[in-house]
Amino acid sequence: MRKEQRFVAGLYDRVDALRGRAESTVRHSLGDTGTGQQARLERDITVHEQSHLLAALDAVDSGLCFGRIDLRDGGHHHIGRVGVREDDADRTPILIDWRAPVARPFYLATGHAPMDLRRRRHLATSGREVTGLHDEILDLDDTERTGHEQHDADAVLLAALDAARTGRMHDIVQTIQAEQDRIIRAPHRGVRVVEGGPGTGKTAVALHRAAYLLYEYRELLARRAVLIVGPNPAFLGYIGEVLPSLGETGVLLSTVGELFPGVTATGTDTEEAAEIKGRAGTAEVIARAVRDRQALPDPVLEIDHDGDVLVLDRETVRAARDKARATGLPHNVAREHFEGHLLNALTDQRAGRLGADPFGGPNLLDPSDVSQIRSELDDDPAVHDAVDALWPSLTPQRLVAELLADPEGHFSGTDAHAVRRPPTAAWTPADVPLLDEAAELLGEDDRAAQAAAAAERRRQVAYAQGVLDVAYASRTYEFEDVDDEDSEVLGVQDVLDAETMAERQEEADHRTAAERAAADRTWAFGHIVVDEAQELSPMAWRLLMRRCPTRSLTLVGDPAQSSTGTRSWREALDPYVGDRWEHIRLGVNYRTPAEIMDYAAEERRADHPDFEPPRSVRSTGVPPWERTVAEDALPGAVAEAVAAHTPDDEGRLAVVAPRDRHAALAAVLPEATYGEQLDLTRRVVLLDARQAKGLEFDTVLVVEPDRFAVNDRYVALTRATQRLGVLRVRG
Ligand SMILES: Nc1ncnc2c1ncn2[C@@H]1O[C@H](COP(=O)(O)OP(=O)(O)OP(=O)(O)O)[C@@H](O)[C@H]1O
Repeated sequence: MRKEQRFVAGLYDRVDALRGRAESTVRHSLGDTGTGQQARLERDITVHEQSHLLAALDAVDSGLCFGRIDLRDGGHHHIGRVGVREDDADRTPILIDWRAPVARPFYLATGHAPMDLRRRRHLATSGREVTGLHDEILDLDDTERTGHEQHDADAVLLAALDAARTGRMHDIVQTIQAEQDRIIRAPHRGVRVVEGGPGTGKTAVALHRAAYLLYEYRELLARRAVLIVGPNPAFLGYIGEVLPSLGETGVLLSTVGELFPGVTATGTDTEEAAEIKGRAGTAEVIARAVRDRQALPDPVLEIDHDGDVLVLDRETVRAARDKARATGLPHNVAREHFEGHLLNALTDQRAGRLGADPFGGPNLLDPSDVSQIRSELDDDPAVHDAVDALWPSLTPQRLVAELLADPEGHFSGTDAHAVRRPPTAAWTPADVPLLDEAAELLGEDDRAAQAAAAAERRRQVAYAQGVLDVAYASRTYEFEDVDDEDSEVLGVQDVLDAETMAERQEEADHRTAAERAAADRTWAFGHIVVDEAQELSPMAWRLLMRRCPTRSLTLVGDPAQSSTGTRSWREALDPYVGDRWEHIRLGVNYRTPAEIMDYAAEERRADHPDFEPPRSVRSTGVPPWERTVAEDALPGAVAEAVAAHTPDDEGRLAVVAPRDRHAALAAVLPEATYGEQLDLTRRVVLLDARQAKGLEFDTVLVVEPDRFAVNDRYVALTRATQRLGVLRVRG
């Protein structure tokens, strides 16, 4: 133990030195008063990079080193959350990153397949102090003993599973199991579906896989970023600390409802409306709504132009519309073509009248007259009003808001009734895939944005030229005693021209790829991980697939926990990858003790007689309890049960109850958090079965489980790590 303590102390000394160096670089850079453009740029980049390094060092500080492997050849490696190297010429590794190939035997070696290991050691630490060692002998011929050998190989795992919950998910880097390791380290290309029952570590695997991919494909993924999609913001808060604790920040955590920049989905849909909006057929509804906006006059549209009345009839407009549609361009971009064809038609009409030969000969106007007529028409607001009426510029927000405010004719009768809502209603998460679909079909008429970008670039080049001029002037000043002409000292203007300098300024976007991705609807992610993937609607799949053109995806989920009716993976994925995806199953439940899992499985068998649950890795000897009370005694009974089990200092308790019970229960549970903004770090949480998805608590009290749909009930009954109580209402 003393030896390990010495090692760990030395390791933290090294990390402190790295931290000290980064801090002093930041301090030095911030104090740097250089005012040149280039100096400012370099200073910003340095501060940004070093601040990131400092944040990463702080985040991995706790439990930095957690393992060691001793090799048959006498060598050994310490394994940690990140890699740390000596400050020598060879940059000798002193701590091996858990993701490095060298660390892999730590997770995979067994007595049968020792992978050249003699021993595997787990280190328990508290802050910087080593508090325990746990050794496993892997080479049975090895007779050397350390005194820390333990017979129960799973002791470290079981201790982690038994620990009190905190309301925040922790990483599992010390105890990743072999079946999990294989998924975590699978190559990044392709689509992998990881399916497993409750508590089989799907979320844990998904997060560690993201960390692994960022390590293994650092260059690609630092540029393109990784997206992790979860079912709701509370869940994202629950998992949000795992990747930072592994030193990774290049990840965007988001719900589907947050993936349309500029739209905050604060509204809620009825279940029926959300289901209708999510159907694959809704994509066609949106496409038709766009086509409907490409109108024909009824029967004609008259335009007063310079004392003349020009007439657009249906045939003329139809011809312009057909040609614009034939470009295959999105609506707002094709509008320019439509406008061009209409202008041609109007020009022909006007030129025909102005240049008509009274004696029936050919038109008297020459090409320059015709072109003059065209440009006069182009300048006439009445012509533009006509184009607007027939082919309006549309934003996705306008199109979808108007569609939902007036859905008849787009959706069938009952569906239209279900989705109808006022045009000013708040956006809902189920609207976001519709907005995204609309944005794809409408495209952006980015001429204005491009003109603004060109103007900005001219401004930057002019500014950079100014900087160079100043630099040139100050050069003679700074190097006044040097013979200028023969000088070998290069000035900034010798190596940079204004154009290049402006470019560098443009590149000085200090946001991480994940931050830039969050602000860009069309961002193509390097990899997407979807948790609770069984919940995605066909429309949500369309949105996500657009964000991942390389189809590099890890999808984790459990159809038995789906709230939205079970569609098969095949059905969901077929439109995008056919059958080119890998299906991997996880079969061991690390969360729920056997007693609780048996109870939950039995409940489920009432609807699915052949149901087989995952195998629980531990049992507690504490069976679930049930109580049935009278309707008016329910709040009191819940309060009593909560009081009996509320943890004193550590651990969390959840009451999972139907929504319509929440107000009455919250009144008797003053310490509980409930509602849309759950604070999962509170000791008592009141929520419904859907909100509970993916979460876990030491004690769970399920109220009126029979009122939940079968899959939701299964979710509710499988959230506990220690104790489950069930309260029913008589009658
Ligand atoms: N190898 C492991 N070592 C330690 N803890 C583990 C390991 N694998 C899973 N766990 C723990 O088991 C619990 C359940 O894991 P997780 O939430 O990832 O399961 P899940 O399959 O996503 O469950 P659900 O489908 O119910 O959401 C978590 O507390 C997780 O940290």
